[in-house]
Amino acid sequence: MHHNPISIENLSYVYPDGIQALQGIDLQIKATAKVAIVGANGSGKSTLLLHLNGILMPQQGAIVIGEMPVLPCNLMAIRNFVGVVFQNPDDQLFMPTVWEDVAFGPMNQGLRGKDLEIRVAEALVAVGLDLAKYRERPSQNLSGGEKKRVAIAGVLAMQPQVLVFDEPSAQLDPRSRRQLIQLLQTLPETQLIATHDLDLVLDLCDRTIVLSEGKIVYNGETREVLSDREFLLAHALEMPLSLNSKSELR
Ligand SMILES: Nc1ncnc2c1ncn2[C@@H]1O[C@H](COP(=O)(O)OP(=O)(O)OP(=O)(O)O)[C@@H](O)[C@H]1O
Repeated sequence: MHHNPISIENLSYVYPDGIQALQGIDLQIKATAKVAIVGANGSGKSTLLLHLNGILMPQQGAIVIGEMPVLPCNLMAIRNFVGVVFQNPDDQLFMPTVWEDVAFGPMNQGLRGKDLEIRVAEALVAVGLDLAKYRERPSQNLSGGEKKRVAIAGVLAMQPQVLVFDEPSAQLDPRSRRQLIQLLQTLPETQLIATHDLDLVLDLCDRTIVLSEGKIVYNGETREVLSDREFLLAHALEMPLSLNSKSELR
């Protein structure tokens, strides 16, 4: 039987202070899909992402990653399967050099020597960073866009099947943002992208999930939902600029 890389059934989550952050989430993500998760502040995007590699455990409902239920006994395997790129690269980069930052994950997987060298080199190539130029540089001194690339390389180096991004374009200047979109377009892995950048969604994701007050209120074609001004407004979202200007030109 074929398994979707991510399968969520009737997931609900209440924070200890009583806030219901997710309610009755049903979601299937197909292999190689690039799927956006959008929604206003507080709609539950981060809470959903935190469930995908077991930082939060399902209180109610079930999540299956690959063929593995999200349970404490599967956490190691699940974290090798789903790589999360956090919003702030400084949360992810903490080694003295770029090379060591990218090597950290695969070393934890047990890789050493030539295999490790190759893995790190391939990951840096995949994100468009020159190995010789960057390997000895301290990650802390890089630009925001470069840091983001190194953080993505560190995740790619673990060869996950699924990449999860929390606000990938936040804090990037327009050029770095454009380069990031091009980079994500070239990466073949299944991608789940939580973002407020609806123009990025339009450029990158065929499918969009809209969260509102912890529930999925839309799960379908990106273009369809992002051109529905009324629906977006009803869920505290705004039409992406590129669609907006086109509709006004008409
Ligand atoms: N650690 C926490 N403890 C208690 N409540 C929380 C916690 N984290 C989030 N919440 C609440 O859960 C709800 C969902 O928050 P979440 O961070 O998942 O939303 P989000 O869609 O990621 O928002 P944003 O776009 O602002 O990042 C909100 O009402 C939020 O206040």
